[in-house]
Amino acid sequence: MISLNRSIYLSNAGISGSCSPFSGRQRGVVPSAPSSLRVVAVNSNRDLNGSVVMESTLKEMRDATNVIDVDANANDAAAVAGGSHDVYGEDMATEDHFVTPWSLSVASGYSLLRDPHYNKGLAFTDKERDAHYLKGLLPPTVISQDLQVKKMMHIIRQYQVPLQRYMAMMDLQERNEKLFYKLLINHVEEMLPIVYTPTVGEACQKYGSIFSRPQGLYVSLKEKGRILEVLRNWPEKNIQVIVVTDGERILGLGDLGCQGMGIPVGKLALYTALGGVRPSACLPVTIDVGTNNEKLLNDEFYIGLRQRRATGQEYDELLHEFMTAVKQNYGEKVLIQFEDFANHNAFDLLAKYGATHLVFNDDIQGTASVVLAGLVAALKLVGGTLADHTFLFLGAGEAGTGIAELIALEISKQTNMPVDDARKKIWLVDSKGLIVSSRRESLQHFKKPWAHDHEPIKTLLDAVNDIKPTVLIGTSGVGRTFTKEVVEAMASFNEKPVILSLSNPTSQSECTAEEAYTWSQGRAIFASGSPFPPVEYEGKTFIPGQANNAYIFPGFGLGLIMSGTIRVHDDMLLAASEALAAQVSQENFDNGLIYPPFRNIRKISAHIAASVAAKAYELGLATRLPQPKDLVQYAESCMYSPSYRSYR
Ligand SMILES: O=C([O-])CC(=O)C(=O)O
Ligand SMILES: [Mg+2]
Repeated sequence: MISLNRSIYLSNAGISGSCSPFSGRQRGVVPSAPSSLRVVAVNSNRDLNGSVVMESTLKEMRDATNVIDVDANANDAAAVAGGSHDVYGEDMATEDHFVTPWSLSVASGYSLLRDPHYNKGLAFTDKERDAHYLKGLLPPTVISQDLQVKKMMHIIRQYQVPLQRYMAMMDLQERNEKLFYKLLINHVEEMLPIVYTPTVGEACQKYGSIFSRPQGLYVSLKEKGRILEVLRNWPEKNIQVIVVTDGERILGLGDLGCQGMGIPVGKLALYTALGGVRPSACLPVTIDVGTNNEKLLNDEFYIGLRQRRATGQEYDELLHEFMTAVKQNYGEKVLIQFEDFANHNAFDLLAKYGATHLVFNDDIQGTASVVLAGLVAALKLVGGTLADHTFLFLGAGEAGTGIAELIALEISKQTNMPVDDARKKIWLVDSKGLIVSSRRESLQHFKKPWAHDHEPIKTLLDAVNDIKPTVLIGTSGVGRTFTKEVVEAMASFNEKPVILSLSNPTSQSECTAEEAYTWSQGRAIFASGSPFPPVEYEGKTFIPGQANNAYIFPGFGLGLIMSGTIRVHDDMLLAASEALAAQVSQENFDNGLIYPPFRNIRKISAHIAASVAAKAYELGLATRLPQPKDLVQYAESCMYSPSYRSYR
């Protein structure tokens, strides 16, 4: 064994030098002065002796200036401590809450090449190859990260099938994390439809067959009573955002059970690429309580529990254990984003944990915020105030009622009108027709506020012709429901009908961009949840906008994290909407757009984060004090950079 002179070594692995029993990585710290070299390594595995060790280790780490991450083998740590390697590490973020000693780091030799967090592939310089035992492990050429991006884009573009591109991207994420993010950030408009909607939907449907290396954390009914232990198996300790699904309503594709994991993984990739939250602070979780999807239950490659969904008390207890364990393990400032739960659980979970945890439902609140932003921007094109408009929704689930409520709140705020009166400008149609007061008794609780006095109406077309909305919003999860007659009716009494087809993925969109523009003779202000290519109509090119919560949640989450906010408040959603709407330029408006292009998303996210944080400070919900003077600049300074660091 290599002796650990003047070293402290905290772990249950012992420092015997024999093969480490760890499956997780170990992290270490080396203070700058070589004369007082010390290594503090922490085993992230379950045999770590709980929070006491963590706390003392964290303190040791805070005292240190250089941080390393020692891969799997205790000998590496010893070698580094003995000074035989150069010590290198990522820059520590200056702000305390972004100091994540557990994830700052190095490994060496072969294990460095196999560690996606630190691998640079052919971009390792000759000096680095010398210093870190990489000689001979790579071919002689050294190339830049930019050339790597170019090469990877060349490879990806050769795949014609989107799912193959998705798999190539996931493979890259597992091989070289910084290159993955560099590529995603630099080519965001091209790659978003691959790592996100629509391709991620297909990936979830086929997850069992394409599954190679597991991503994210699976919490199944089998783990009931031991969820804290499961959380502690995750190699990263300083988690700031969790995206969790139970897979019951994946996009508009329905119950995909455990295979819904693609969604938390994809959403968190966007947290990093679009919002700058560091990857090591992100935890994707899928709660597996079974599935009612017969096809999956009979699929030999299905990866989840082969049973029908647990409901009622069994479900509630598992979720409660999870929520409690998360708070216990990561503290109260970890953001828990609920994603793609079915309506009947989504509203209840948000209500139940809204007062005790930092929770956010992307489908209810994120979608609401992005749509409100689009509507505020659309007013520049269609005129009037929000209160002057009439809104009709097809679909009265999470997205529909969430958006409707936020519009009502904004109208009420702008006009001082009671929210109840503002709600009267908004109408919802569900599978049984227009939601009206005579249906109140049989309505689910989240639909009741929308049961206005009116004769029953059965179809969307009749509702459109009767209500004469200026804005038509599709949140039904059912494709091609905005028929030619519906769009033509909208265009018959609106000079510029606002039509939003929000259901995802593309196959579930209420109408296509082409249909919206042609059936309205080029007059529609159109946006959709999943992307559509530009449309040529009568010699003019129309560029459809993408009203997807991806504009909001990355910046929204960053704003909460960077301000140490402990609860989400509706006013923060309104602040996020206003910030996004303010990013739409005159040039965008001139092109009929109500959203700014995704290529500027990091700047947009910084503005959203700043507005959300400012609101949190105003409401007394932010704990990071003092408040930074320039919140936009501060948000930008907090963002993860995908550029390689030099390993000294
Ligand atoms: O994932 C997306 O593209 C938007 C979303 O939250 C959903 O459709 O559930
Ligand atoms: Mg969703």
